[in-house]
Amino acid sequence: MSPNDLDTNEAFAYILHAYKSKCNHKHKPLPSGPKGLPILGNLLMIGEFPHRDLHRLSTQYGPIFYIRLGFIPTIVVSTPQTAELFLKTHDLSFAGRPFSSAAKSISYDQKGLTFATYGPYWRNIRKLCISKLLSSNKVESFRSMRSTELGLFITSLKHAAISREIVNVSNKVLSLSTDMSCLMVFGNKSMKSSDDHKGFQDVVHEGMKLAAIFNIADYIPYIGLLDVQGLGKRMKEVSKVFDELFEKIIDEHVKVFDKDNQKDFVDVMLAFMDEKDTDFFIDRSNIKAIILDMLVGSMDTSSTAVEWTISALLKNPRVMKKLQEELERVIGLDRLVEESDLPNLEYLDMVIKESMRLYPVAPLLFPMKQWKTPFWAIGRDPNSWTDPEECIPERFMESRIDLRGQDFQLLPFGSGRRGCPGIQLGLLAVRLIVAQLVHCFDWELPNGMSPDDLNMTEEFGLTMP
Ligand code: HEM
Repeated sequence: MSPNDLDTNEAFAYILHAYKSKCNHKHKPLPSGPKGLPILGNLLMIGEFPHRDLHRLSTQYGPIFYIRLGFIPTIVVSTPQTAELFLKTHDLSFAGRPFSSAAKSISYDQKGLTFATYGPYWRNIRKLCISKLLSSNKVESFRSMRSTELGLFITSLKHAAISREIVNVSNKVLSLSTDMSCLMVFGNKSMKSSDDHKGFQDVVHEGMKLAAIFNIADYIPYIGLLDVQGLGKRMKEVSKVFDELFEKIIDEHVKVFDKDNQKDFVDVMLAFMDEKDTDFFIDRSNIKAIILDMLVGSMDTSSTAVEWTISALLKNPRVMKKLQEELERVIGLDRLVEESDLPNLEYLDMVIKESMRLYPVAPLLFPMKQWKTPFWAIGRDPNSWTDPEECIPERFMESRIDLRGQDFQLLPFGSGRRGCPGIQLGLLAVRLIVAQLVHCFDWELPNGMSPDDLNMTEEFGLTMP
């Protein structure tokens, strides 16, 4: 019997068995999949867009198949039903992150939440992040900062609009998102990296790229020392820039630290630093790793999601017009959108869901130990979605499908134990910025470009701009 003859649950049990068997008796079979080369396995089948390559392979080998990436055996799941098996039914077995040279080098030996191996340390810092940094109260405490920054952003765009200047909205939104993140994490938005030639955003971007690239050294460890792709050198450079910056931030905070007046995330973490009588025993290196998590988690993700949504709206003028009408009806034309308006903007909610279905910010979810899911493919699965390639926000009108990880056909924030802890803040930022942009301006493409000519091809990374 081949795995293709099994139904999904049986197939899953079969995979678990196959893994166990692999450890105990080397010769038991694994699920089917493409034949690999000696040593390299199937690495050469993964190109510039791994989520598309894995999707293509899934159309050939089915919803669960096996590939070997160098020496790393990997199961690929590509339907909502198979993803649920890994993210819910058996999530405990699959909540680990794989070893990654980038995480080791840049994320302080995997001390950050994002790349920490699953276990007590990860549980503690996840609890710290959820209960002390990303709780509803904490997110709410930065409301006026968000409002001020958004106001400045809209004013600068208004000036550009009055003088009919062409604006690179992606850069502007990324700057807004960076400013909001830096203010929330360390209370200062003008902090630049110590590297003269690169802005902080560029360094973060480079770090995320390095974390996402298929690094041959992670799959064929013997050649790691040769650094054939030159990634090791780039990682060292990026981690040096981050470390100098974070050291400086912590030093400055320590000098004026007041336990009773905690202004930003670094203050909150300093209150626990080297405190033995707490659940959250963290030292300086843990704090630096979490600063990085919070900055990377909030900067690029939200701005990328905004960029995709505005692009989708430009490509679909009908949807843009309908959203503008909702904003006009609910808010009127005399004031800016406020956070308290968001629960009343139902069509906006559907637009964001649709944009995140078609253009998930993390198209492969994050790297997971032993398995991968090209979420990008799940969002376009013809068995789950009617006209999957079309942008139709109305599909969510009568539907209870949500973004929070309970519905496995729509997982832009992941699901289960490793699901995104910043979902509340991320969604809030994306909704607010998109609403404000669509409410305040009429949008058009430059130089008379037609919506059909808008290039929606992605560039692969941990997030997908
Ligand atoms: C639109 C905004 C956002 C999107 C689309 C997004 C998406 C994701 C995804 C897909 C994952 C991986 C889930 C998995 O592996 O199953 C993740 C994890 C994570 N996100 Fe977000 N995220 C966003 C905003 C944020 C924000 C604002 C923060 C924090 C300030 C954040 C911090 C994190 C962290 C720390 C993890 C790793 C969690 C762990 O491994 O335990 N994210 N996010």
